[in-house]
Amino acid sequence: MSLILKNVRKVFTSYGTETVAVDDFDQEIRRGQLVTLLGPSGCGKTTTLRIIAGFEVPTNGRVLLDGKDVTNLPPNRRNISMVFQSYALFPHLTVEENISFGLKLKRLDRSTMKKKIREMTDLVGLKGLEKRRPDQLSGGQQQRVALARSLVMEPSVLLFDEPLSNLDAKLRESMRLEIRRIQQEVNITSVYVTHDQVEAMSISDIIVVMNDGKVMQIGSPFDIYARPQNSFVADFIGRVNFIDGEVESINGDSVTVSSSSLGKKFVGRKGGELSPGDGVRIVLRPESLSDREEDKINVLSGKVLKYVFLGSNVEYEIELPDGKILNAVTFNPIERKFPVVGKETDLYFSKESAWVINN
Ligand SMILES: Nc1ncnc2c1ncn2[C@@H]1O[C@H](COP(=O)(O)OP(=O)(O)OP(=O)(O)O)[C@@H](O)[C@H]1O
Repeated sequence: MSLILKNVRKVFTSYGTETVAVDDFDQEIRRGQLVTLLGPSGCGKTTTLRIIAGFEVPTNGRVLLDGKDVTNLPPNRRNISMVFQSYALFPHLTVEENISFGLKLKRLDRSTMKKKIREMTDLVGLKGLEKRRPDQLSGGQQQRVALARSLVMEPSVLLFDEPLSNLDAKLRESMRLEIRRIQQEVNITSVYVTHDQVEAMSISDIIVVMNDGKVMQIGSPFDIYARPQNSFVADFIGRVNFIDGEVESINGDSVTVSSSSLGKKFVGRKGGELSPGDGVRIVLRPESLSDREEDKINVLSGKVLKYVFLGSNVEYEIELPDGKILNAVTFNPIERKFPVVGKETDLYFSKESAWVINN
C-alpha cells in the first residue's frame, strides 16, 4: 500500500511557546518501500511517525493511505502496526500467545490461527521458541516476537520506532539485516526511524534526512552519501572534509573552484545550481583521497599530523596550509610507502569524488 504525506506540518504549543516539530513534510512512499527518517535528536522523526500512525493529528497537511485520506482517523482504524524500541511484549504470555494476541479479536478458527502463528515464527526465525516467555528470550529474539506480532495482523504499513536501540552493537548489525530481509519478503511498505546513519544506509530504499523539523534531503543511500544537497547532510552522514572556495568556471557538470586560502584550483562535479562567483564548498570524503596520483586531477599538499595503521586501511590527519585539518583514509597499506609524521605529503582526488555545493 502506498503512503503519502502531503505538506504535513505539526506545531506544538506548550506554555505559550510554539515548536515546529515537522515543517512541510511532503513525500510519497511507494508500495513495498522501506523509507527511513534519519536525523539528530529533536528533528521531528518520532512526531512524523506518530502522525502516520494516527497518535498525532497534523496542524496542516494530509496523510493518504492508498489514496484514501486518513488524516483524522484514529490509530485503530488505519491498519498500521508499529514496532517499538521497548518491544512492548506481554511478559506473562508465551511467544505464540504474544504473536496471536491481536488475532483473537479477529475471531479466526483454531487451525487458521495455528497456521498463521507457524508462518510467522518461521518468517522471523523463532521456530522452537514458541512456548517461552519474553524473560526467557534474548533482546534480539524479543524484537523478533514484536515484529511477528505486528506482521501477523497483515498491516498495510509497518512503522519502526528505533527498534534496535536496546540491542548491543553486534546484534544491531545482524538484526537490521533480518528486518530488511523480512520486510522485503513480506513486501510491506515501511517507515523506519533511527538516528544511526549506518543503520539507515544499510536497510533503506529511501532516506529522509531531517533537521529541526525540516526535510534536508530525500534520496537513496547512495545519493545521500555521495550527492548531498547541503552541508548538513554531508556532515551528518559519514565523515567529510569541506574545502571552501569560489566558482571560477563551469563546463557541463564540471566546476572549477578556486580556493584563495590554499592558493589552488580544483575541479569537481556540479552539485546544484551554481554560477561563476558563487561561494561554494567541495564535499570530499576521507576515502576519496589517495596517496597515488594515477589519473586524479586534483592535488592537496599538507603536513602529516597523525598516521594510524589499522590493518586494512590507514587513517591520517593532514594540516593544510590554511590551518584546516584534512582527514584521509587510504586502503591496502601493505603495498604503500608510509608517510612520515611532521613531513609534507601530497594527496590526490578525482573530479568525480569532489562534489561541489552551495556554501
Ligand atoms: N507533545 C509535545 N509537546 C511539545 N513539544 C513536543 C511534543 N512532542 C515533541 N515535541 C517537540 O517537537 C520536536 C520534535 O520532537 P520529536 O520527538 O519528533 O523528535 P525526534 O527526532 O523523534 O527526537 P528523538 O530522536 O530524541 O526521539 C522537539 O523539539 C520536541 O521537543
